[in-house]
Amino acid sequence: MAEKLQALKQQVCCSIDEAKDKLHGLGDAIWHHPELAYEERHAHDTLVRFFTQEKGWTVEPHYKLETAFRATWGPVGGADGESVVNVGFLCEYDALPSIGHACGHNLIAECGAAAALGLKAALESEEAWPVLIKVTVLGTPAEEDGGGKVDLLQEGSFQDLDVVFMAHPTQKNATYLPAMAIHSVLVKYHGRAAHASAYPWEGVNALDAAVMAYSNISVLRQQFRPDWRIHGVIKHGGVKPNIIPDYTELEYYMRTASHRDLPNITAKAEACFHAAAMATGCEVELLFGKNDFYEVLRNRTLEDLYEENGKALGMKFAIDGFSGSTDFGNVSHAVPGIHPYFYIGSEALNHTAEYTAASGADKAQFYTLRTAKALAMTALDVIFSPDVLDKVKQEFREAKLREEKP
Ligand SMILES: NCCCC[C@H](NC(=O)CCCN)C(=O)O
Repeated sequence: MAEKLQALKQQVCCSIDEAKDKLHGLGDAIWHHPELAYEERHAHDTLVRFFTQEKGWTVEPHYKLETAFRATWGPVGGADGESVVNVGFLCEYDALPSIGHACGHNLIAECGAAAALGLKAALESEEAWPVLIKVTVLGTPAEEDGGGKVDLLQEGSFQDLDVVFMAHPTQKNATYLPAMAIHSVLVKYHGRAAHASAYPWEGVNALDAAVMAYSNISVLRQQFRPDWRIHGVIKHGGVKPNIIPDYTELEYYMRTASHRDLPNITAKAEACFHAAAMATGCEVELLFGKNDFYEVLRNRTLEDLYEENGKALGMKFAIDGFSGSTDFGNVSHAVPGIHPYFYIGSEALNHTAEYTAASGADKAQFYTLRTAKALAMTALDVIFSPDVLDKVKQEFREAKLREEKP
């Protein structure tokens, strides 16, 4: 049995290596055409074309969202009437404003597609499987803003998946990094314009409100728990020194280790925004982000299998580190899954121009496809032995129960 599984894993690796040029082409096409959240039309079309040209996939463009897609293969193996084991791989492909693919989501898309292709090839190489198997690729837009996965969860798109995989580029390989829960808010101050020299007393200064809000939050931060974060930018601060700004806009992200603390941090931040409005006489409007993201619910069974597979491919794993947030967090509360991180051959930091260059560099290819191999090999572990899937599901149920306790 063990030898057979090993041979299948070998097949995963060979198939991904054989497809490496077209996979590189896929990631490259997305990198060269960075698009913002919910606007990833080129990336969507590129991925839809890719899976349409591959044999055997049923492709649904614009799946529930304009720039989402679903590609499915199977079910194969097993006997009719048996329940299906549906393995999901996720592709992200949105970029950041001004700096392009500075978070390497082009590589996430490539990695998800490569893992799906590798797994399918291994499954095709074998006729008899103990269960019916299906492979699903979901193209999930808008991770950097909005949360396409949360939209798709609400649409029921994850309901039939048994296990779900994706991987995110960063400075090291890690089976897990503590992604934080996040809530975002757009703060708008409305004041009154006036000539800043001739009759400033007629004005109500919306920039003063923005600056006070920024300072209030900075003072508040000192009292935060070590695992809370709050950070913001002034997106609109006025237009000319001699016009008292009648409108300003800030955007803030509030993060906590658990989504249960988001209302707490939010209430404190809101008090800061309202205080600035009261002090300056401005009106304040608070517009909350479309979806809160949850922290990632771990599945150590899957993490351990992934690490074992990664090590067999030569990966070295870090055991700690930091991360931002991800809408995969919400997915992990609905379906067992993993969201490991991978090194791409560069020490550059995410969300910088240097990282954009690193995620488009040829050097990133080896690491991206190695990660895809490890994901597909882990999927094989789950498919190959019903006991493993039972263990994954049992751990998920227990984690949910612990998490739901008051
Ligand atoms: N609504 C804001 C979402 C921000 C998400 C963003 N994600 C990343 O940087 C990807 C890192 C993966 N953990 C963030 O700022 O955390």
